[in-house]
Amino acid sequence: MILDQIVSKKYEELMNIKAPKRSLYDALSCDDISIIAEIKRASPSAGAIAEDVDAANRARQYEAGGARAISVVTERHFFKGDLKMLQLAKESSNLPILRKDFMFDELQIYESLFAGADAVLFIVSILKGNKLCDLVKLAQDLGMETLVEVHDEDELTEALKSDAKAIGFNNRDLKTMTVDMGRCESLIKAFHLLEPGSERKLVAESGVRTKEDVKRLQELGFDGILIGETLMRSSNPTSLLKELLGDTR
Ligand SMILES: O=P(O)(O)OC[C@@H](O)[C@@H](O)c1c[nH]c2ccccc12
Repeated sequence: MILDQIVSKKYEELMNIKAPKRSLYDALSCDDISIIAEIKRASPSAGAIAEDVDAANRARQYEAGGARAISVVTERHFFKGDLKMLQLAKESSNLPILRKDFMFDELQIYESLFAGADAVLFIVSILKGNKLCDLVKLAQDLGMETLVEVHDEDELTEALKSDAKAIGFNNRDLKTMTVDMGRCESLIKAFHLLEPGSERKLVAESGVRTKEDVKRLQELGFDGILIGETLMRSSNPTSLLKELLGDTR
């Protein structure tokens, strides 16, 4: 498609001017566990969390605390987010930026690229059939990386049909909104059976509160952990991140 060619050319131009590519995959390839720190104003499960958050400052605080990537929830309706937050986080930090939204259309991928996203999230439960594979491919052709989120083994099987370099296991049940850390445990076992010796990186998502949680997920073999609410409720996320990472480095 000609539009893809124009946009990826534009991307190359942009990348030549800007600093080297920020890679989520590299951020997840360290020897110890990496935290992807999330900026979000609100959520369906918690309601308002920090509606007046200064995304630029948060991004700097997360980087200072040792986060290796930043996730920005840009979804408007349930999470009160916008793309401006993503742009601010990108400008004020050196970390790779993951865009989190309900992504189901090609246009959203182009929009993410132009807003400065280094990676985009896809949620298997809202993407039917070949759509997931097509969107993952488009994002990767345009130079972005992808994280594909699953909640159960059926969704995991779907995710593995795509070329995504990272898979996220969400501990939150989207119907009841409750969090069960046991989900990550059983899904990581299933993953190793389905794809032994895989090169993909694995991320545990949602409900992480304590350094014991971090340690446990590291022991289970996760490359990264995505932490939102716990960090957003803190007035000093830099020291909280250092504390959460304390026993792992
Ligand atoms: O705030 P928590 O419990 O740390 O969770 C973070 C993250 O996993 C969660 O925000 C999330 C997971 N998948 C999503 C998809 C869209 C928006 C948000 C999300």
